[in-house]
Parts: sequence; C-alpha cells; structure tokens
Amino acid sequence: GWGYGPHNGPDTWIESCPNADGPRQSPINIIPGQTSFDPTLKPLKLKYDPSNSTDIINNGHSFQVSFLDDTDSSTLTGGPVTGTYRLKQFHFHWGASDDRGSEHTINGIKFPTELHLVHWNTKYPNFGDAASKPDGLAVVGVFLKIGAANPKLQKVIDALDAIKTKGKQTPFTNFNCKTLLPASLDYWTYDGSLTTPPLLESVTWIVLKEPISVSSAQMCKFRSLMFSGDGEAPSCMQDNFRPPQALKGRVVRRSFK
Ligand SMILES: NS(=O)(=O)c1cccc(NC(=O)NCCCCO)c1
Ligand SMILES: [Zn+2]
Repeated sequence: GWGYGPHNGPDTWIESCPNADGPRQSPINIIPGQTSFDPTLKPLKLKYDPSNSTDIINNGHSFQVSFLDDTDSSTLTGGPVTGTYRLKQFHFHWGASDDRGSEHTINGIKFPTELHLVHWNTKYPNFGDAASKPDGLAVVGVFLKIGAANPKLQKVIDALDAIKTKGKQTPFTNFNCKTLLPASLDYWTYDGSLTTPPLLESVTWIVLKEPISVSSAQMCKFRSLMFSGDGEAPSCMQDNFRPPQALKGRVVRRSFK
C-alpha cells in the first residue's frame, strides 16, 4: 500500500489515487504576502472536552489520538465554516531531522512537525460520509517549532512506547487538546484535501499562524515509532509528510490584518 518510501511515496500516489492531481489538493505553500485579509471571517471557536479522548494508535502512517464523537462536546464552530464540526482525531506529520516535517510551508519554510486536528461536519451522519463531501471536513493545522520542551506534549510522548509498531493502540483518556493550541487563533484558510490517500477534496483547511514549541529530544521520540508492524522489516516512522501541491487558482484568506 501507499506510504512515504521511495517506492510508495507521494510521487507514486497518482497511480492509484486520481485525486492526487485534482484542483484542490493539500498541503500548499502559504505565501503570506499573497493571501487576502477577509474581514467577514469569524473568530475560530474550538471547544474540547478532555473526557472525549479514548485511545492512541499507530496506524502505520502516523500516530493518532481518537475522540468520542457521538455528541457535540468537542467541536469547531465559527472561523470560515458554517455549522458545527466534531473533533474526530488528531495526529502529526514530521521529518527525519528538524529541518523538515511539516506539510504546509510558509514562504517555503518547513517546520519540524505539524499537528492536524480533524473535525467532521455534523450535517452528515459520520466522519466517513462527511469525508466524501466538499464541506465535510475541517482540519486545524498547528506548526511546531524547535525550542524548549513542550510539557503539554509529554503525555502524548510518554504514550509512544506502547504503540511503537503498526496496529498497536493503547487507552489515552482525559487529554485536553486545548493545551496544544497557541495563544493566538489567527489563521489562514483555503479549500483543500486530505494529505494522504484517498486525498479526498473535502477539507476546509484552517492553518494557525502562531506555532507552538517542541524540543529536539521530543522530536526524537516521534522518530522512534515504526511504519512497520511486528515481524515486518523494521522501518522508522519519519518523513511522513506530503510536499506542497499546486494552488491551481485557489485564494488563501487570512483572519488577521
Ligand atoms: N492529514 S489529514 O489531511 O489531516 C487527514 C485527516 C483525516 C484522514 C486522513 N487520511 C485518512 O484517513 N486516510 C485513510 C487511511 C489512513 C490510515 O488510517 C488524512
Ligand atoms: Zn495530517
């Protein structure tokens, strides 16, 4: 199946995923000087209930923390979206070294890792259905830059030992996602897609301008995960990012002057 290696990486995805060269693919390079301030954009409203987190899993492409999404207790409203989007999961993308790893870039600058908080539109019955609709998903992207160790990440980092290989999962309760957000919720927004196959063009992207911090040592812990499962040829989970895709005439709006 698809992956991030030389034989199954992003440049090969077009072979089995025709969306790969579609009109609204993600990620993109954001050029702040070419974005358009939109005064009609509302403030982003993120409400996260720590009791909704359930478990953390190594899915062979990243690790993700999943949430109970049977009520409106963890939601995204306002911002560029209409209606209510429920938090489903969050995950990260990162590099083999601190000089790369993010999927979105700013003026061509790569961050060492990028957090994705994935939400689905409650006008649809569930995530899977929403993922096939043009207004089905909203993903908040948060850049992380190298600095002091981020204590808010430590609970995630400490759980990684239990999910080293593909398919492993472990309970992960009472996690407050709010602690992973920067002080400012200023954002860029554009119409895009999932950044992994099936590359569905159903995502309203909301990329926060302000990064949060992560230390090099914490990044090493991310890189200790494996793409491979037990009994498979070992392969370190790193460079699990898709590079920026063509803008194809899309406008990137910003919520801040
Ligand atoms: N990286 S991302 O665009 O935020 C994103 C968000 C939600 C789902 C996905 N991709 C997928 O679910 N792909 C299906 C197979 C992935 C293995 O679990 C990507
Ligand atoms: Zn992602």
